[in-house]
Amino acid sequence: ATCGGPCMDNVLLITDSYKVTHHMQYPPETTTIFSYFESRGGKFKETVFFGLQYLIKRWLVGQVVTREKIAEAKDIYKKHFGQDVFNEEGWNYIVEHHGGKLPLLIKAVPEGTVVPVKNVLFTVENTDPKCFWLTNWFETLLVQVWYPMTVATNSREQKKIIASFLHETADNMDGLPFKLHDFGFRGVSAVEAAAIGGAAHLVNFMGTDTIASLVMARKYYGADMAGFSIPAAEHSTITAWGKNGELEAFKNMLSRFPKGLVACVSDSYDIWNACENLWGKELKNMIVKRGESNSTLVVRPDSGEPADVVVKVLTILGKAFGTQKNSKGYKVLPPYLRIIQGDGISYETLTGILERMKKLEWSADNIAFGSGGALLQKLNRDTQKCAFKCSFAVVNGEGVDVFKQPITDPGKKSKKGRLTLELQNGKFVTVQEGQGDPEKDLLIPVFKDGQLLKDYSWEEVRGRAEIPLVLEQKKK
Ligand SMILES: O=C1OCCC/C1=C\Nc1ccccc1
Repeated sequence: ATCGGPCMDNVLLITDSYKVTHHMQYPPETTTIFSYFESRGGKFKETVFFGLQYLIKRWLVGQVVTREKIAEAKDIYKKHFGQDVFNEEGWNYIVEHHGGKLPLLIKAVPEGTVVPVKNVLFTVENTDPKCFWLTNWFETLLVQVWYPMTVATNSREQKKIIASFLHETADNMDGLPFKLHDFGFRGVSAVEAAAIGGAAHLVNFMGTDTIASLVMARKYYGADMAGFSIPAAEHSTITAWGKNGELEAFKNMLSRFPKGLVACVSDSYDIWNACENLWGKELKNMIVKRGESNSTLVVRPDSGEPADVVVKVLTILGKAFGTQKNSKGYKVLPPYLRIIQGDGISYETLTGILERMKKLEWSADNIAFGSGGALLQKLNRDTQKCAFKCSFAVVNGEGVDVFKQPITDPGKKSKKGRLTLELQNGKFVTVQEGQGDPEKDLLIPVFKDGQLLKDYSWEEVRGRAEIPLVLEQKKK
């Protein structure tokens, strides 16, 4: 396994138990199962499609079916079900007739594309009529794309918020890529989740402490270095100097990291004292001097009600170091001094903090944010209602449009027939029932019969996900 976790490199085991029995349940003479993935709606009205390329490269590409894997699966399922339900013959067929490569075709909207909800995002179909049962085997794995997609979407919505406040209160938006830093490595459920979710955040930003995301972006999206960080303190490196050693600890930070940015958590005991007397008096000259080498101290509060603490810290530091008014008329600390708020940050809390700063005439330029659990973990498949459904089948040589339409939940109604995603008057439209024009289909074949057909680069993925406000500024 490449990203940690139990070494389960057998796709014959990467599915739900009930699916092992589904080859016995389709109509006899079924030769095609065509299924699609969509966000049915949810928290945000548009989603960033991201992460399928990782799943394809990690699990589907190449000769992924072998006799050994069949034997392993056969043994497990015999014990798991206490009976013979495993499709040994069907998997042997794939080894014998396809050299262990999966006879599937996956078409998807390009990675990074932002699509309004309720549109088809990718489709899966079998390319060998004997393997109709294979399409939905992979629902389990492929629906996991909900995670990188939802992290990227939530992260991008926060980018919109921060960009709008920079637009209103800062000279420019140059600092935007580093305004939301990933603090989430410890707050996710596994190293692989950190890699996937951390990469999803880096589709929108460039600041991260989630090192696993760098490896993922490099290995699966060709990103040489997808994210950056800076020397920063944690409470232990301050408090180990003792209750009366905070000044020494701070001085050590400034002298050990004399150039560039250095961040220092300052709430170990009394952040008001730290800002007013330690940073603002005792170490003031050292901090000002760093400015001569274009170096910046980043003061980090880490407790208290975020908006209150941020404004009070800015006010104390402003008094000690002075402020300038920028072109928008908002106050900015000297360039050698900034703050970062990494506690209590989420899509829900960002606006309140930035609104309070704006009301008190502080530019958004003064602050960066860190977010952990809210960024990488406080979401689930229902956040964007991600689902995978069969919409078309061929049975006895007859094509049939397949759908569900529960009287108990109209919202769960699924789309019918072969689907295409097309642009009509500049808007995404999902054309159903095979009425689409293949020439206009925005769904691109990305995987077929064991081969990856599209390898999207990191920069093009980030480019597609860019927010309108930034694109507008670039045009000026
Ligand atoms: O507090 C934290 O929780 C856990 C993740 C890292 C972290 C802080 N890192 C940091 C990086 C750059 C500037 C400032 C802080």
